Amino acid sequence: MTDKPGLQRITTKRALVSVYDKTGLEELGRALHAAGVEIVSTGSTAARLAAAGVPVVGVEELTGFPECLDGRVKTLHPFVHAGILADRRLPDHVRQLDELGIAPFDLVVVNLYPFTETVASGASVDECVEQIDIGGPTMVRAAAKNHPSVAVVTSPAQYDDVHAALTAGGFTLTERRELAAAAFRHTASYDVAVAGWMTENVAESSDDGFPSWLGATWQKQATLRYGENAHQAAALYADNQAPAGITQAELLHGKPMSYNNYTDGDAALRAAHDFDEPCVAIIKHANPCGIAVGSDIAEAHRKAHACDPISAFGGVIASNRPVTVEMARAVAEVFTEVVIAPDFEDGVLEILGAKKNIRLLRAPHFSLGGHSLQPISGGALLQEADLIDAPGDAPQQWQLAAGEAVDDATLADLAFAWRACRSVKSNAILLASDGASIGVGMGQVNRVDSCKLAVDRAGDRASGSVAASDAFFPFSDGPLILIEAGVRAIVQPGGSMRDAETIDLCREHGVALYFTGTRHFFH
Ligand SMILES: NC(=O)c1ncn([C@@H]2O[C@H](COP(=O)(O)O)[C@@H](O)[C@H]2O)c1NC=O
Repeated sequence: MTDKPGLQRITTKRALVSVYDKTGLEELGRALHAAGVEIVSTGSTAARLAAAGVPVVGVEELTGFPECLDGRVKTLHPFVHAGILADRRLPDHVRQLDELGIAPFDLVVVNLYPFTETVASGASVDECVEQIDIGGPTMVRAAAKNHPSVAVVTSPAQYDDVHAALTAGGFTLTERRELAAAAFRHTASYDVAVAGWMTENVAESSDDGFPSWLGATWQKQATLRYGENAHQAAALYADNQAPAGITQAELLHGKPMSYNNYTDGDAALRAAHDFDEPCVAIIKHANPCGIAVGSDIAEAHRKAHACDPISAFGGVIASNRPVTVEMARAVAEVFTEVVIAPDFEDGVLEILGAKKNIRLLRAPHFSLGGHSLQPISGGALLQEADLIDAPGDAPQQWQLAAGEAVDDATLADLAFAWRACRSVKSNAILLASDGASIGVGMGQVNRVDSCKLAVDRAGDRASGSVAASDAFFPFSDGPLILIEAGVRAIVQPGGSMRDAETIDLCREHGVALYFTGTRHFFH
């Protein structure tokens, strides 16, 4: 016995075991039995233990009450819950247990019905409801509350800890506190999943299609070296319910990802995966300094890099196809912070892995869509993700507002520019040629400056190129800059009070002007 309270152990004499996931159950049962622990267990958990030769007391024997209502009531009984909840530091609780003839539990091992997995399988509402575990969380929460007297385990991943504790003579108080906190996190996440699903799928939906309540739980993944700047501490968290993205990507080579690597990497993934054809996006400070499609990923990278080789230095690259040896050789020529791809072909890791300072990230799962949540002070904004299939996005739906209809190749370039433009922070102007950006003007507080930037970056290449603007031109001054630089076709939403001025300007210069009717601001 130690004087330090945190190190005080409770010898495990009696355990309650009720698990849906039976991984590692037999080994656990044998170890508990070998340590002289009495095991009380439910239905099929007890059957599995008994079949493995582990003596168990069925919970019905303990309660004198049969499991009923298709398993909805198994452990919901005072003989179970008084045994879990008695605080044995209190003589009165100990006395009451004695009087009631109830033996206390030292260990509760429970894992819950697979509610999230059942929902993901597309099961019916009734089937999902049936997988909402009631008795399990009740035991888990009771044991977690009573951690001064009980240890609680909610996952087979923790069984190694049980084995170690049995050897050591029981869990210490410090360990029981950690287990209790983990158990409450587990039931909280479970309830958030149930409440979110209920709100959206079972309860009456709200008129506007947005849930009346939003819940999320976040699991810490890593402490980052620092945040956006060196004086800011930072950490990475995964949203327990969101589909996999950059947070779950696997670092195959290089130093741990930095905060800015994550934000730029996310922007790069979104930009590259916006295209069906092989696409590479090179991102700096959340904006593309090059984005291109190609017949293969090496060509897409070559074209994306050529857009702005100066800015591409130290960039974050995402490709929507596995990186090939040909692309890797080109990437190796330039200082690059991160390359993110669904995979890396044979030989690529040898080429890029030779570079100490590059990070290689495998992100096999990424999909655009769903909703985006933007934290703001005191709350958050929830909106549908901006997808290109908004009305008016397809070139066939565009309205030719000035000039002659363009040929197919030019229309394809306009369609590329229109799609690529929405990965650029507003006000966004993107000049394109041959499926590649050649000049990008981003993040300016007026559209003229974005035009100047795009044209300036494109240089001579602006001549004969096409341009996209993420929102309408309020004046014809921006288009004039583009036209004077040699842009021969422009796509923009239209809808300004002064559209006529831009239309007249384009007519005068023989420039094709298309209106999409749809805007793609991105902030
Ligand atoms: N209703 C109850 O009293 C109850 N008690 C335990 N359970 C769950 O039943 C499962 C184990 O049952 P079995 O041993 O029959 O496979 C566990 O996931 C446990 O969380 C219950 N089930 C659901 O609520």
